[in-house]
Amino acid sequence: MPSPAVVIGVDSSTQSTKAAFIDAGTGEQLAVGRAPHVVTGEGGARESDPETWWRALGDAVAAGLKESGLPARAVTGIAVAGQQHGLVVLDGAGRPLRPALLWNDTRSAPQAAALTEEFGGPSAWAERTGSVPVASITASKWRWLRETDPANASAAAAVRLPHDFLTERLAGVAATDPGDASGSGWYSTAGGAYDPELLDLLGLDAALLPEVAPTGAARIGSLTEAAARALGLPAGIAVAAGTGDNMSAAVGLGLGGDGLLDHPVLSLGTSGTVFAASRTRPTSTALNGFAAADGTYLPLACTLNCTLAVDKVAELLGVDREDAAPGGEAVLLPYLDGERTPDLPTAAGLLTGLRHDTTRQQLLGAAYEGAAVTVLRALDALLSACGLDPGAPEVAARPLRLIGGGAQGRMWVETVRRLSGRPLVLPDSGELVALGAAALAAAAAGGGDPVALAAAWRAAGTDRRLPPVERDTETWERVTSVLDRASGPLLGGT
Ligand SMILES: Nc1ncnc2c1ncn2[C@@H]1O[C@H](COP(=O)(O)OP(=O)(O)O)[C@@H](O)[C@H]1O
Ligand SMILES: O=C(CO)[C@@H](O)[C@H](O)COP(=O)(O)O
Repeated sequence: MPSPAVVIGVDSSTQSTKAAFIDAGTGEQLAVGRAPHVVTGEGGARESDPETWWRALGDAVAAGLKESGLPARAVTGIAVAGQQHGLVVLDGAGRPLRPALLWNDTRSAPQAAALTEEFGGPSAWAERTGSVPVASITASKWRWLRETDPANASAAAAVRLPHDFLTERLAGVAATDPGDASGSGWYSTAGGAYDPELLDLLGLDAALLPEVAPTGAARIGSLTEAAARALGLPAGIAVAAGTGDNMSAAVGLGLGGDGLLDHPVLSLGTSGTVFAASRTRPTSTALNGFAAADGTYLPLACTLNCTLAVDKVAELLGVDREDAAPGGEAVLLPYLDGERTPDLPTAAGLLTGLRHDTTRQQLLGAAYEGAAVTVLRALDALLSACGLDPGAPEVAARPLRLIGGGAQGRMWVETVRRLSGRPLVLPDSGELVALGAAALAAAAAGGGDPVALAAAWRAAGTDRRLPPVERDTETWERVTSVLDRASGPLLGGT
């Protein structure tokens, strides 16, 4: 039997690379290769060497090829979806000048505040770019680099986001897409292009940046001979522009601008993200109004402390991550990395309500509750900013799609179900970011609309649907009351 035409969707996220091998005709996941990343840094620093992402991509592709048993010649296209916002600076030969600053590096918080002020305040930024600078936004990181490491900032021959860096390694072409570009802070969602006024403010030469391809589906080039040798794939196969990981998850779900407000998404990874979609350009200061990969928009809110923070608490307590109980009186805000939503970049974790009879299982449960309430509050704020009343019965009853590594965990699912009171949908495709990237690759290789393609791939699937349980408002109120009272000086706010 001839081999199916196969595409590879790559998810280069904070903790690892996943390479999904997908049958381009049916959407069947044939194999997933994985390889870990290394994140370093103390205090607010979070860095990774971009060369390790490139090596992890090679390792993940090799592992996927082996698992699938397919001949490499079956592969017809590849696309990369990457963790958003990271700042990669390269020399003239495309080599990293220094480790990349990651999205969850909070050292650039003072630069974010200064930039917000200098450009006329939060509304001016949201109107132009869709987002108000916080430490995560790449523009804040570039300002930090210029102030803190001026030698490498002035030596930069190219400035990239993580997914553009990898795409360029594949195709030898400097290209990005509007989705990931919209998280940089120097791309105007109003104008659909890099913003000269913002580039001026940042002292960033547009010549250092990649071209913005029309959408993430565009074929921006072909796999070079060098990349083909490094990955063991055929030279000349299609390389798509790719996109940011959250935009790619939206594609993987087969949801474009019309579908997502009815079915908001909660991603449980290192970051907790909530996103919906909109055909209207978001300009609220309360969220990130990113561009989506299909020409629509992706209103999104993101927390810094989700699965990794809860795993750290489990490790400190010496219990398995699934061995948790509801927190009882204990409230634990696991803001181990500072926090982005709410904007508390210098916050640390906070524990209250400890008693003699508090168990380790309750403490771990309290960490799940603290992380879950934080991201579910961000969901309410996002729905409000999109013109919906999150408390209205019709809106509160909308199902929430749970994705990301944490969605594999029983405790995460139970905690989100109990604290949201919403019906949950657990998509049957585990690796939605990689699946979205595979749809972008398939469209680049064979034409068609990636969102429609992914929707067709997923049509035969059987998503798990969980009916709502009564909302645990007592815990919600206990956690939010601690958060509201502590958000001032105790958590580093004003
Ligand atoms: N079976 C599981 N149960 C609970 N959590 C899980 C499980 N598998 C993975 N995870 C969580 O998923 C996280 C990784 O998710 P992922 O979405 O890949 O993260 P990222 O995109 O930030 O790299 C880990 O921090 C881990 O806590
Ligand atoms: O900063 C954001 C979104 O704005 C994060 O969602 C990053 O895109 C990293 O995602 P994960 O690696 O945690 O999935």
